[in-house]
Amino acid sequence: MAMNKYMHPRNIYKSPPNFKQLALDYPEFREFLKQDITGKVNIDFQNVKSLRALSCTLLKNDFGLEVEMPLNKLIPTIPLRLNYILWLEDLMSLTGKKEGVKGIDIGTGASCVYPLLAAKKNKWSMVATEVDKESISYARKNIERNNMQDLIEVTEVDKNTFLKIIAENGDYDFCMCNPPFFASTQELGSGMNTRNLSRPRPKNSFCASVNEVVVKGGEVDFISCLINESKEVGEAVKIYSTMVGHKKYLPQLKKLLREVQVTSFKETEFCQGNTTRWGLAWTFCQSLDLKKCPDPMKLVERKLKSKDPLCFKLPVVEINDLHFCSATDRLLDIFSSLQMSVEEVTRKNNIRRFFVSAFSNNWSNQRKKRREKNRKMNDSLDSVGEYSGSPSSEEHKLQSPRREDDNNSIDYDAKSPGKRTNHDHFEGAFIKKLKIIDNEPTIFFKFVATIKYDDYITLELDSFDNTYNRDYLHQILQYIKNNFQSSD
Ligand SMILES: C[S@@+](CC[C@H](N)C(=O)[O-])C[C@H]1O[C@@H](n2cnc3c(N)ncnc32)[C@H](O)[C@@H]1O
Repeated sequence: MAMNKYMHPRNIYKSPPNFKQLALDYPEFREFLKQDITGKVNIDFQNVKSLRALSCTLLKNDFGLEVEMPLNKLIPTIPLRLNYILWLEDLMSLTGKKEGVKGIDIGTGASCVYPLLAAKKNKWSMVATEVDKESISYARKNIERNNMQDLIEVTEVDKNTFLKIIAENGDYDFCMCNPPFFASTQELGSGMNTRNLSRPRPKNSFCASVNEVVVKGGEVDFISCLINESKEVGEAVKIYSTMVGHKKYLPQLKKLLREVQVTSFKETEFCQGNTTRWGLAWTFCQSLDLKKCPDPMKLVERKLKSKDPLCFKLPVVEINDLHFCSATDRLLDIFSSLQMSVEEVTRKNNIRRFFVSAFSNNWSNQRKKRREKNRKMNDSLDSVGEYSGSPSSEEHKLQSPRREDDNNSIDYDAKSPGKRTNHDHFEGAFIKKLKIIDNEPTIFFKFVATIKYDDYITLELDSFDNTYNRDYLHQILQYIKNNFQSSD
């Protein structure tokens, strides 16, 4: 989940779900897990059934919700859906209303995921609209399955209606919408089957029916109609909101908001995995200033500042494509020599990003480790010598570590004795013990390595999520600095 650090600060999925534990607790989920050669347990993101199993299991485990999702309809990604609900919570805090909150979900889908989350998490009562009969039937069953008929009601609407018919008879605190994003199947296809081969393949399988994601005029027309209707509905809904799938449409949507004279509006970003969506909210209430809503992204960015990535300008002869490629290869060799596993997550002309997993601390104290190994080797040779005579000095020389290696090794004893902690040793030893018991590698430390090429060729090392260990990042970077120019 590349962008997890940019998730809403209250999103429980900032730390990736523990698939192993979920497999133990939910046998129906277990069958969708697979283990790679490093022992890492994951699900097949290309398989729709696996994605459905993951979404259903997270809803059950984290929210106590039982949800049935047909395979021919959209399978909601729960961390992304939760980001939207959390943002609505932030927006609602501006109204000061804590109880009896009423919302509308436009286009609820078969899962009815937003109303179920909103009702379960916050006891908000929700009216869910939908045009698709099959989805309506599933949505109603999902509400019954969770005994939420008191809080959620599904209403069938005409496809040319957005919220007028619902909202003009009531008084609502908010409305939300995840609109169909695409104007045509071709547009949908171009997003899925990119012709740019340098882009990584989408990690997730695509699972939705065309009607759910394609609409005449695409999301921009859909949201424009919603904005125009909201003008007519006015203050009957306090805060209007929608998700926006493509950033390029934000300027024209914001222009329309100004034209219909909203009193204030606010935008945000929803990040999950490699996916970013945008949120747009507006109001006609004079008493509300949506600009005052705390921006989750700003909060996250502020927190991250003290933890900016570590940067290193790579010593290359020239700044060009060829040296960018060979620098990347050299870096991958170094990771491989440290027995780290590498997963490429971004590949563009001038940027490549990798998730790197280390299974033990192989990067620090190289010199000390070699000295110890050497001492052990000498001890054993000495003892062999008691029976068969000492090895010749020539043999000794051959078995001694090569001196030039030392130039490439990092010596924390000499350079920064205070940096290495007992904790490091203990953690390493503990992991090793676990590895023996489980007989499978356990990730000791995971980080993100980004190699960029603009005026310079630069390496950035960053923590993966909140398992932040700045010391390890510094040590790994130092190891890379020491070894980058060596081709051993
Ligand atoms: C992208 S899906 C979102 C489904 C669900 N809310 C989710 O986030 O997983 C859009 C949904 O809007 C529905 N829809 C399309 N036009 C609509 C309209 N005018 N009113 C209500 N729902 C509509 C589609 O049938 C589809 O289920």
